[in-house]
Amino acid sequence: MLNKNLMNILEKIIAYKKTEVAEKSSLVPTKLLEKSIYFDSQVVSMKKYIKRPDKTGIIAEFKRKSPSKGDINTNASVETVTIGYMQAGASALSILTDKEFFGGKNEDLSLARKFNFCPILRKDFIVDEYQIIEAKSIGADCILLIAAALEPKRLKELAAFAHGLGLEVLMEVHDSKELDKSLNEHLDLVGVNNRSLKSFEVSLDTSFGLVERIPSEFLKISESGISHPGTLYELRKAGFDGFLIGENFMKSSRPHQVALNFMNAYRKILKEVGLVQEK
Ligand SMILES: O=P(O)(O)OC[C@@H](O)[C@@H](O)c1c[nH]c2ccccc12
Repeated sequence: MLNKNLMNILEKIIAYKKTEVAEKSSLVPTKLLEKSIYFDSQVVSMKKYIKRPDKTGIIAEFKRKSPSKGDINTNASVETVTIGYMQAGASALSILTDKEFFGGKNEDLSLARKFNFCPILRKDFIVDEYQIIEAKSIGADCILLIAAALEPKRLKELAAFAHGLGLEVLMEVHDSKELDKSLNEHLDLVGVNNRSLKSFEVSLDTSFGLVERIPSEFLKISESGISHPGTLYELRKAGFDGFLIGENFMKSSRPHQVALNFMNAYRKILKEVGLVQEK
């Protein structure tokens, strides 16, 4: 029984999202969302920031809880943590906006937007154009599309829609089948999730095994389960441009401090091997 529940978590989330979107869109029409001050503002490019030589390539995530880990940090301040992440040398922020399963909210992203000039990824389960308009209206620069949750044709439509609003798109895959069938020209970054959203199992081998299959026009991001600076160096050597890290920082009562120590240790490794990171 337990196993069956775990197997179905992604399906559960997606089913929930569909009802959530139906409810929200009847309460707050897109016309209203389009009135947001963020609707006309310029997107900060995640693609550019990931490649900046004065940054670490880390997309630092603000995550209060998750279905796989339960409560991670329910008291953290968006303002303190996100400013600290960026000062430590992160290239971008990822903000969970799903409330039901991850304890996030749209206001978390808007608050991060208010205090930081950097690319912000809206981390949620997108199944509808409404959520993309909403992402833009709360101040996001980039959206996540999960290959395991969308038919390739639908994923491509949503990616094209996001591009139409000027947003960048990170597509997440977990295996070569998902990757091969879902690649399309409306993606900017391809993320390999080391954690299966179906079984919660985490293995960095997922990243090492898939990196060479990702075409060179997309930036390559390794996601989840990263807890050592040395791993970043290995992933970078293998061809990854960016690294999405959440729990390893958020599980501390001072996530920004852990992030700073982590990034300093990473810069030290780069220096030792002659790859100097500008500060
Ligand atoms: O906390 P971690 O293991 O460092 O992982 C961060 C991020 O990759 C993870 O939160 C994530 C990756 N893909 C997702 C999709 C939805 C929700 C969350 C995620």
